[in-house]
Amino acid sequence: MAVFTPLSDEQVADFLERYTVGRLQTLKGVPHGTENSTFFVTTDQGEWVLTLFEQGEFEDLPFFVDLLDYLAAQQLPVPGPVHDRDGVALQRLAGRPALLFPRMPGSHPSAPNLTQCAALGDALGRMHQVSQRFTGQRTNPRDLDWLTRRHREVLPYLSDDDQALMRREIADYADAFGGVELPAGAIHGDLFRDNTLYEGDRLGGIIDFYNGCTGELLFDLAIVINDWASDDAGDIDEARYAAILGAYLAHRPLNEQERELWPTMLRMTALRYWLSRLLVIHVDPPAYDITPHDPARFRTLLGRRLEAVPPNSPTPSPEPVLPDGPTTPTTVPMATFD
Ligand SMILES: Nc1ncnc2c1ncn2[C@@H]1O[C@H](COP(=O)(O)OP(=O)(O)O)[C@@H](O)[C@H]1O
Ligand SMILES: N[C@@H](CCOP(=O)(O)O)C(=O)O
Repeated sequence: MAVFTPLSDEQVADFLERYTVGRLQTLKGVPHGTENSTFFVTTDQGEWVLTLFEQGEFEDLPFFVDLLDYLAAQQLPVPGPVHDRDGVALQRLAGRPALLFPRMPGSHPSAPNLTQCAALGDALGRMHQVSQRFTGQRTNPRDLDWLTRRHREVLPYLSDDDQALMRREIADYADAFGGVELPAGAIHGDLFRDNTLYEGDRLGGIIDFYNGCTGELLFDLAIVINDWASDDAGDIDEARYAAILGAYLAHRPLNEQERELWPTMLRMTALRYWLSRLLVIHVDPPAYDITPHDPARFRTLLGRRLEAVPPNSPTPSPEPVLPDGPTTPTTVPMATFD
């Protein structure tokens, strides 16, 4: 269920008059999605996505518009919001803030192959290269301060061992990251597989920037590795790991501090989702009927990251090393496993 505010054809046809995107042909509510009402809109000039914002920090919407405008202008595969005849992107419709986007092609990869992984690493590396110059500001809503503040609310729902683990981990992160300034810029903040669209091996688009913010670039990269390059047991899938990192590092090598903090950042971003998913279940359940994501997945990942430190301190290799296997080789260098 992801249409919380239904719209009629007439409402949308009138709304489209504000833009130069053609006349409405079809309107369809999108059944996925968890937070906003999303519609696929077809006109005689193309395909679009209309989003009505149902919850969240509405005052942050101008930040998301500016960030997407900026990244789209830098040729990143993101849906730049459509601006109306007066140059305005952020609108109101049915009493909700509304944005219109181009519809990006493709579907979410559940088991990405190595070429798809490399395409993601490449896009993220390019994004982080340019996002350091983005001038907008939004504090990371899921940073260490947030972890520190909110983890206490879920402790009563955890076993003694898990309580101790969560407390110990957060104390470790505070020690490790205290006083450290890592390279920062605009980040996606939630770049899971289901926030990407692929046509075959081609990355058609990165969507759902509503966790977007300004923060440590390494945080974004670690979220990606945990979701994209973990196997069913939660262990690192080394081939995917190498494909993503190799492509990423070709655009943005990590500095020494980032390499040192990499294993800790992988743990911290695993805990970030363990906690956010626990909060959804125990503390802030959604008002509507939706199947919550499983917190145990990220508890497992955290355990695996503690037991098996990832295979390398990521540095770009001087020579391209191509992934083995049946996928089409990419031309990007892989990470070394020193
Ligand atoms: N620009 C886009 N192009 C193509 N599909 C999109 C686009 N934006 C959203 N979608 C589709 O709509 C679904 C819900 O959008 P999303 O922004 O993730 O909503 P929510 O914030 O409610 O989770 C996505 O999973 C995707 O299938
Ligand atoms: N992709 C996340 C959901 C978004 O995180 P949140 O902190 O904004 O709830 C997940 O898989 O849990």
